[in-house]
Amino acid sequence: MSTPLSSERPEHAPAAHPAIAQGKVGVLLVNLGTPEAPTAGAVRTYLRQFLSDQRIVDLPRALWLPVLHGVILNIRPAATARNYKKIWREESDESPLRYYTRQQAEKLGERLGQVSVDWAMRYGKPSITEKLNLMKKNGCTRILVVPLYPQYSATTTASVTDDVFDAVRAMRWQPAIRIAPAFHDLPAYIEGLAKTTRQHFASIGWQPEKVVLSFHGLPQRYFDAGDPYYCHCAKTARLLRAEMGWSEAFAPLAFQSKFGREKWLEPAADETIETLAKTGTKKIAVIMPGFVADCIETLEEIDIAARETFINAGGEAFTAIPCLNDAPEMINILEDIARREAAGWV
Ligand SMILES: C=CC1=C(C)c2cc3[nH]c(cc4nc(cc5[nH]c(cc1n2)c(C)c5CCC(=O)O)C(CCC(=O)O)=C4C)c(C)c3C=C
Ligand SMILES: [Fe+2]
Ligand SMILES: [Fe+2]
Repeated sequence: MSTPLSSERPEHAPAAHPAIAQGKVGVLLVNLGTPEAPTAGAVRTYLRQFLSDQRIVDLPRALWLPVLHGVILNIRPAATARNYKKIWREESDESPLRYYTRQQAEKLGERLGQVSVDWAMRYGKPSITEKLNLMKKNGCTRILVVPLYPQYSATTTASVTDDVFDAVRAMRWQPAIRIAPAFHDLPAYIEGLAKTTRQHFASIGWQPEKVVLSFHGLPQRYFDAGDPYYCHCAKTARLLRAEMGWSEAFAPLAFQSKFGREKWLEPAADETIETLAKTGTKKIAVIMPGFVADCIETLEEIDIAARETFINAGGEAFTAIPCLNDAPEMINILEDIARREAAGWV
């Protein structure tokens, strides 16, 4: 006879067959990742793993690794660490991305009752492997992984999938795995963005003349090779404009965070923001729908650096709309995704 199919021990099973907890459903939220501390050393460790992922930088290793190890990891960590220091959450000694991801998991867990909800980071800690092993140990035989990227990209969503399957590749008894799809056009997501935007405008007490819709950028080459990310961003932008009654001229699309020398998706957010100020726009808002949690890209690059660019170029009022973070609207989105994608399990 073959090995037992369940944790019940049949007559013929070896006496040492372990009792195995099983039968639970797990949901694992996964975001990009973040350094452990706002120091050059911790940022170097994080960037080494992040920028070594071939999904992120797809250049031949023989070309890329010497640049990464010889130049980037010697220069960038110190500057990036200084930026992390500006946004670090001293209360809990962690980055905002880590804080909000944990809050999202805890609050989703309260909504889902029997389901075990946990969180992991694609780069850094806690890793996907660590959390999948823990969930399995705690009896999860069915696990839904939710990459926290509304717009699909091979650089982000696919990289999470790769890592999940690398982790289960090492398991003799694998849990059943589902990966939730991107949610760039999910009604709950668009409505959540619209609602938090309206609340934000009410709280600041003024209305912008323009709203820049800024998404994280990507090399143009990745789009040319078939990555649907740009199209997902454009659709989110179109649906959000429709929901808010905005025109494209009032709410232009832009891409931030260019990295390296290649051509990236355009227009660049910092150039768009500077041009708006130079052409007489005095009050702008920036919304970053591609990020579901505030992070260095939203809090430093936009709310600090792009604000400075706008004011220095003649702008007068600048506001960055907070990400969905752990607002009830975000938890509604996650609950909607979890209930649909784990249908038949929960
Ligand atoms: C080739 C480089 C990069 C690609 C491609 C890329 C795609 C990409 N990234 C995000 C989301 C985030 N990126 C964040 C930080 C960050 N991204 C890159 C480079 C690429 N990203 C770098 C070098 C960094 C580190 C910061 C810096 O040194 O400038 C973050 C923030 C993490 C945090 O801890 O706050 C997020 C989130 C997406 C969605 C994406 C592709 C669609
Ligand atoms: Fe990035
Ligand atoms: Fe950036």
